[in-house]
Amino acid sequence: MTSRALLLDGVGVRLGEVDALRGVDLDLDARTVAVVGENGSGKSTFARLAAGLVAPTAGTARILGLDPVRQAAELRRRVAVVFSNPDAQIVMPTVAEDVAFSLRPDRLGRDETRRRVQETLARFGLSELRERSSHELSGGQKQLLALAGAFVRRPELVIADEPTTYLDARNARLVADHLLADAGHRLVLVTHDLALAARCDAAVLFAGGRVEAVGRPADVIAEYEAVLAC
Ligand SMILES: Nc1ncnc2c1ncn2[C@@H]1O[C@H](COP(=O)(O)OP(=O)(O)OP(=O)(O)O)[C@@H](O)[C@H]1O
Repeated sequence: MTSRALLLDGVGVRLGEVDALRGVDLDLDARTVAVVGENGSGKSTFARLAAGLVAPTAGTARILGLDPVRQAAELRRRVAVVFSNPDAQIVMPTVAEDVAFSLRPDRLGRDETRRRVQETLARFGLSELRERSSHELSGGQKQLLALAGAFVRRPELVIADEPTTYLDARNARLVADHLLADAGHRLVLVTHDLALAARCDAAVLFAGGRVEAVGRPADVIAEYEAVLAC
C-alpha cells in the first residue's frame, strides 16, 4: 500500500509561548495542495512541519509516510523547499555552481552532476546565465535559480512558501507554472494569491493555528472569502 502524502493526527506545534498549530487533523493525497489563511494563522509552520524543519509537540505526523522526527534526515532528502526570498537560498558565486551545490549530498560524481545541472538550467531557462554571478540576477531570475536548486534533486515533494510574493506578474506566472507542472513531484503551496490557490488540486484553510476548511480549492476559497468579508 502506498503512503498518504500528508497525514496529521491531532498535531500541535508550540513555538516559544505560541501555539502555532493546534489539533490539526489532515489526510491529504492530492498532488498539489494550496495552503491559505490570514497572517499568523499557521501556514508557514505547517509548511515547515511538512518539510521536516519543525517537529510536532503534540499528536503524530507522517509526511510521505515518514515520521518527521525519527526520519527527519530521510524526509529532508526527499523534500525540497522554496521560500519567498530567493537570496536566502542562493549560496554559490555563479548560477551553475549554485545549482550543482544542491546536489552535493547526493555524491553523484562529476559527469552526472554536470549532466543534471545542464538539464535543469535548460528547464528553467537559465542556460545562457550559467556563468553569471548569482547575486547579480534580477529577482525573477533569482527565484528561477532557487527553483532549479530545488528541482535538480528530483524531490518527491516541493514545499513552496509564498514563492511569488516579490515577483512581477509575468515572473509570478512563470514560477507558478513550473511549480504546478506535473514533473513527478507533489506540491504544498503556501500563498495569499487566491487565483494561484485555485489552480491546485486541493486546498487547506488555516485560522488561529487550526484547520478551518479542507477540500476543493473553489469551496475552500469561497469559505475564506466569506471570512474576509466579515
Ligand atoms: N519562531 C517563532 N517563535 C514564536 N512564535 C512564532 C515563531 N514563528 C511563528 N510564530 C507564531 O506562530 C503563529 C503562526 O505563524 P506562521 O508563520 O506559521 O503564520 P503564517 O500563517 O505563515 O503567517 P504569514 O501569512 O504572516 O506568513 C504566529 O502567531 C506567529 O507569531
